[in-house]
Order: sequence, then C-alpha cells, then structure tokens
Amino acid sequence: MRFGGTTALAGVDLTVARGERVAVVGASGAGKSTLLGVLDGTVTPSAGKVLVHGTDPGSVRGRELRRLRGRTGTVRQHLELPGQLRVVHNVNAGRLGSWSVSRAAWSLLRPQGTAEVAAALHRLGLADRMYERTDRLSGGQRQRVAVARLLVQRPELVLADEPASALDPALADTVLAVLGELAAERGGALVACLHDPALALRHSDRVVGLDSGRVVLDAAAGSLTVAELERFYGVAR
Ligand SMILES: Nc1ncnc2c1ncn2[C@@H]1O[C@H](COP(=O)(O)OP(=O)(O)OP(=O)(O)O)[C@@H](O)[C@H]1O
Repeated sequence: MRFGGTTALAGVDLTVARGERVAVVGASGAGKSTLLGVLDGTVTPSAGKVLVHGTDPGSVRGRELRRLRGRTGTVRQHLELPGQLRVVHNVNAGRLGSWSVSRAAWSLLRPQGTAEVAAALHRLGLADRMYERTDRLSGGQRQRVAVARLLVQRPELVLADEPASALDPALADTVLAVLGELAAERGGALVACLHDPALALRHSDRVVGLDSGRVVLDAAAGSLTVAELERFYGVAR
C-alpha cells in the first residue's frame, strides 16, 4: 500500500484463521492502521490481493458488498460517533445494514431493539448511559460505545485499532475480553492493534509485528515476553 511517496505496507503475506485473536504491534507509523483499513475495505491496496471471508472486496458491489461489510466490524482509533445522537442511536448504528430503511428511520424516533442495546452497554459498564447524548460522555466511555455498536452488529471478523487507548487498565481488559468473546461467538477472528505489550499478550493467541510496513514478527503469544514485545514499540524501560 503506497500513499504518494510513502510505502505503508510492503510484501505483507498474512492469513488469519477463524478462531484466532491476533495482536498487531509496531511503532507509530509502522502500518498497523493501514493493515486494518485494507482488511475492512476502507483502504484499497495499490498492489497485491486481499481476501476477506474468502472474497476480494473490490470484486463485489451492491447488496453482496454490504453483506460482506456486515461480516466485518471495526473499532477505530479516531472514532467518529455523532455527538448529538443519544448513545442508543450510536449503538444501533451497528446494525443499520441489516435493517430496512423504514425500520432505521423509525428507530430514530422510537429506538428499536433496546434490549440488545441495553445488554451490550451493560457488558461494558455503561448500562446507565443509554439515553445520554454521546457528546456528554468521556473519551473512554465513547470508546466503549463504539465497542457496544459492534456487539449489536455481531460481525465475524472483529477489527480494533487501539480499542483501549482511553481506558484504565481494568476497563482495557474488559474491552479486550469482550472483543475476543464477540469474535468467538460467531466463530470468527479478532485482529487488534495494541500499544500495550502486556495487554497484547494477555488477549491474543498470535502476535504480528510490523516495522516500516513489513511483517518482522509472527509468533504465538505464549512464546513471547513483555520485554521482547516492547522492542516493537520503541519503548525503553
Ligand atoms: N491517508 C494517508 N495518506 C498519506 N499517508 C498515509 C495515510 N495513511 C497512512 N499514511 C502513512 O502510512 C504509514 C503507516 O501509517 P499507519 O497509520 O498505518 O501507521 P500505524 O502503525 O497505525 O501508526 P500509529 O500507531 O501512529 O497509529 C505512515 O508513514 C503514515 O504517514
């Protein structure tokens, strides 16, 4: 993947299998977010081939593309949750793709499927925030709303870009555990970019390390130590 004169990903050859929880690690600018973008179809690779759920996203259109996209869910680093909407609407946005236009429109007046929204928020410690305006929440609370959105979407492939960056250690563990469970519920996979080496090792089966867009580490999480991983973040302790 090239952006003008910058090579963000080069020669990446990677297969993620069902049931895997993969932590993607690497220093800032290593290509982690670009890799997730290529997987969820928001970044079109300048060369090479990507298959998601066995399909090249660039080869399908219309309903087939929407169905394919519905099977992948992403929590982004700079998530854009419309602040003026209440939490319930932002969570329900996760399943707009599976609703009719009339149901989606009606839901803005009378929120639909609130039991599932409440259950998702409860899982993330936000049970009492369902009808609050999203812009009244803290950064960490908004991050969890974005995760709740994935819980109601129920994707098979769960992609997360620093999903715990604004959270305290206990909540970071909760969110990573919930994301792993979500992928497992559909027999899918979790691919998460994580800056915290200990968190990455606790919540992944496999660690993929990027350096200047290349895969320089691909190992079982159980075979790595926190100290070894810190090297990939340029962290000196
Ligand atoms: N839309 C873009 N336009 C131009 N360059 C880009 C774009 N997106 C990424 N890049 C460049 O590609 C490289 C990889 O960026 P990427 O965001 O994937 O890194 P990262 O590992 O996710 O970093 P961080 O940990 O800081 O989020 C960087 O050099 C970045 O400047």
